[in-house]
Amino acid sequence: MSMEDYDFLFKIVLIGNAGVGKTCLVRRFTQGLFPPGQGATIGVDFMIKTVEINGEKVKLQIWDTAGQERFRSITQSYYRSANALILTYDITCEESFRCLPEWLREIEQYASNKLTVLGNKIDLADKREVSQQRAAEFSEAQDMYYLETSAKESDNARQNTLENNVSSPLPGEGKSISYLTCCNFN
Ligand SMILES: Nc1nc2c(ncn2[C@@H]2O[C@H](COP(=O)(O)OP(=O)(O)OP(=O)(O)O)[C@@H](O)[C@H]2O)c(=O)[nH]1
Repeated sequence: MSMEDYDFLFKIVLIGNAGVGKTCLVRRFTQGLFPPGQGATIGVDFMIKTVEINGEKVKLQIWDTAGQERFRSITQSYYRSANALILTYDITCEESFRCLPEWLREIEQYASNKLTVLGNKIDLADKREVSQQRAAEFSEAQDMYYLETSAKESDNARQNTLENNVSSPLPGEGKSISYLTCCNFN
């Protein structure tokens, strides 16, 4: 085991319109909870979670960016070094899905990164505005992974290889480290 206590470090960045649930998804994954009264993200936050995959310790640095346009110049600087970018939309909000091509243009220069399209809020099935088929077709055409989830109900939050390997947060993990947030609106 290395001194850093991990074998791999992956940086994952969530992007997408304001209100689609990026902060809630990160909190669900790293802390196992659905935060009440989540305020808008100001700038960028990150949280850490270490998982074990095939006996290797993988440290995930998950960056939660602000969806609001006025923070775009700040959030842009975080795309470059990302190992994976997650384009998030809200299945109950057509507008958030229609903005995905715009988000793709935003990250165009970093296209070598793995891209995943994530439809959130599937617990609100009766309010769905974007069909699974439409989202799947869009993602496939762009050669991106696609999945749907709910930060609230925790569906698909632990998936595939991570399923049996998700450890509970280690001491000091699952704590939000705020950047550029001198005023905390939460
Ligand atoms: N029903 C439901 N509501 C959700 C879910 N995820 C997030 N929300 C709600 O959606 C709202 C926005 O969630 P946030 O996590 O703050 O959204 P965000 O994408 O981080 O927004 P910005 O920080 O402004 O970019 C909050 O009121 C959440 O409670 C979900 O899976 N289901």
